[in-house]
Amino acid sequence: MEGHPLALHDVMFIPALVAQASDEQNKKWLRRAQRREIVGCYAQTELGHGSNLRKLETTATYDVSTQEFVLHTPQITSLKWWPGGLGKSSNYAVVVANMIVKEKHLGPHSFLVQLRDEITHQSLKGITVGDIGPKLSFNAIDNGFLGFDNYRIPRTNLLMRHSRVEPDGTYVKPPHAKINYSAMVRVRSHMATGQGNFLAQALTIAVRYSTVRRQGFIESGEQEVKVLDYQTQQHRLFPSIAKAYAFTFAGYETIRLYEQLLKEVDTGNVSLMADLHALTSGLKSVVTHQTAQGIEQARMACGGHGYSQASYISEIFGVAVGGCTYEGENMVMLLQLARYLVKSVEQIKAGESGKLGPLVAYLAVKVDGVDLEKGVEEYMKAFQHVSRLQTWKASEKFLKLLKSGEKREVAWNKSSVELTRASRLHTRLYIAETFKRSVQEVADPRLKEVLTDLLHLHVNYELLDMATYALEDGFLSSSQLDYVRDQLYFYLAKIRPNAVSLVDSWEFSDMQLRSVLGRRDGNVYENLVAWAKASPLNKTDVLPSVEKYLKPMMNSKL
Ligand SMILES: CCCCCCCCCCC/C=C/C(=O)SCCNC(=O)CCNC(=O)[C@H](O)C(C)(C)COP(=O)(O)OP(=O)(O)OC[C@H]1O[C@@H](n2cnc3c(N)ncnc32)[C@H](O)[C@@H]1OP(=O)(O)O
Ligand SMILES: Cc1cc2nc3c(=O)[nH]c(=O)nc-3n(C[C@H](O)[C@H](O)[C@H](O)COP(=O)(O)OP(=O)(O)OC[C@H]3O[C@@H](n4cnc5c(N)ncnc54)[C@H](O)[C@@H]3O)c2cc1C
Repeated sequence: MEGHPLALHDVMFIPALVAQASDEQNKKWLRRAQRREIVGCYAQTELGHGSNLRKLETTATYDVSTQEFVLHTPQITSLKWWPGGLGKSSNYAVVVANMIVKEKHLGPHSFLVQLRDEITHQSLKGITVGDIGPKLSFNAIDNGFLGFDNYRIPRTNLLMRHSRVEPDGTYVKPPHAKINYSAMVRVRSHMATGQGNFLAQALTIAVRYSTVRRQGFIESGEQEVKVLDYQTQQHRLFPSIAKAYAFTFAGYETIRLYEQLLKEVDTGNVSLMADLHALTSGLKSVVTHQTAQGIEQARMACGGHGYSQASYISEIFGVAVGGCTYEGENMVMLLQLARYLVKSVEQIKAGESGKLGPLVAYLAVKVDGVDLEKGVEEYMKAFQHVSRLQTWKASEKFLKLLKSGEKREVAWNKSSVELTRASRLHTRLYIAETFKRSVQEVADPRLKEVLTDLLHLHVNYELLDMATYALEDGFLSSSQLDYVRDQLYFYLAKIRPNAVSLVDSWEFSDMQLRSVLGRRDGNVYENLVAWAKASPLNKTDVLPSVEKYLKPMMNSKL
């Protein structure tokens, strides 16, 4: 859970080579990387810049006389800072640097760079490398720093699948300006399933424990109840169970799209890039935020024992919440999706709705009202309505500011909170729709029934959560919201008998969960006592600190 020093080798180094190195380059590097003869990482973020890639300070200047690139970090803020596996484990890195050829700044490009000797593992001359120190979590990973002092690499170490520098310094442009960002888009497209998995682990622990823990009464005189029977406990946990499934389904779709994109890009077709970038930017942001919230609620749902490391939920939280920051800070990525939404509104205003992609076509279609009692399709229309409403409002705000003479960037900044709200609503619509489509495709009727219950729970929970938007323009009435509330409580109760099976179906082993509270056999109390007894503080009855500090204090007459 706390990560693996070689994780980034598989998650970003190899994928960056696959997507960005030419076939010829990969003949040399890829097999060696796959066999782990060389170990690599993805070194992009710097001490001074992570979000704004265009301002990366590490330079790669082409020296035509030697046909080499000279890598340099001109000042302290140019040091690479954060890359996982960089500090101690990797001997190579894909380094993202601003490329300068014939004094022309050509923007961020990726280079394969050797950092350490392949035999001794010592850092090479011209390289300064090390670990950045302890973090909130992920402490088994050596996130590192890296500096270059006019460090030379061959021209052919520029990853040249999509763009090239010829020996004489001629630059051949890529088919899309952002094609070098593909390693990030890949991880973002995998994050919904990854985060769904973190959420599922925390929920498995909390739901199992909630059937062991008995406390208080619903009706007096009986045995104390399992805390999972409280409606508040169900409300805390079950919507997140639905989300863990929903995120996984959405993630499967974005992974498929990324794989399709890779194939299309290889044939020179880059038309999917903008759509996938917008989609994964929003999805990554919404899913990481909601996952962190869901895990934290799972911890609190375990009461005092949730706060103990024996629950293991705090560790899961620490790892999962990193996703709000890495692969693009969430606000920054929501604003990337917002650019796409605003452009779509502009297209509609220009009478070009026909050109809209399938995920934003709804922005052009007005719906007057819904009959929620007819079922899930009507909820989808309601989600479309609130997303459309907010997207238009935020876009109009921005466009009005522009028209009033504000500079584009200033108008954008003044509209940005509203724009991020639009991005979230659009993404939540996408998650609900993929959830609905995935459940429709399930063949096994019994499985379909229980997943349909979760889907109903999800859409009612979500609609209630965005009720302000739906009430704002009178799209939903308060009696419709009462119906949504009733449905929500109905599905909480309906899901209760299946709750344990739903989390067990994820099939996490006790070894994976490492949680005393979430044990499959339910023997929580005996094992909590054994766990506590094993604490290092309990190795001796009397600690040395008694002689050293306590006794002098207690014997003091002052
Ligand atoms: C596989 C298993 C996964 C499990 C994971 C577990 C392990 C986790 C380990 C953690 C690893 C972490 C690694 C990292 O964090 S690596 C570093 C990540 N860094 C970032 O994500 C940086 C974020 N910033 C950016 O991506 C860019 O700077 C940003 C996109 C925000 C802006 O880029 P830029 O300034 O160049 O672009 P503009 O804003 O000016 O936009 C110009 C247009 O380009 C479009 N655009 C931008 N990016 C893309 C893209 N990738 N694809 C397509 N199009 C793109 C943008 O939308 C603009 O278009 P319009 O002008 O039409 O609006
Ligand atoms: C666990 C972990 C692993 C990582 N692994 C890697 C790795 O392997 N390789 C790698 O290269 N990097 C890695 N990173 C770095 C990571 O990608 C960056 O930290 C991340 O992209 C955020 O960038 P930043 O740190 O510059 O944040 P900043 O941009 O400094 O964010 C600070 C605040 O400014 C706001 N902000 C910034 N720009 C804007 C804007 N344009 N509009 C509105 N608000 C804005 C943000 O929303 C945020 O609130 C890792 C980070 C973590 C935490």
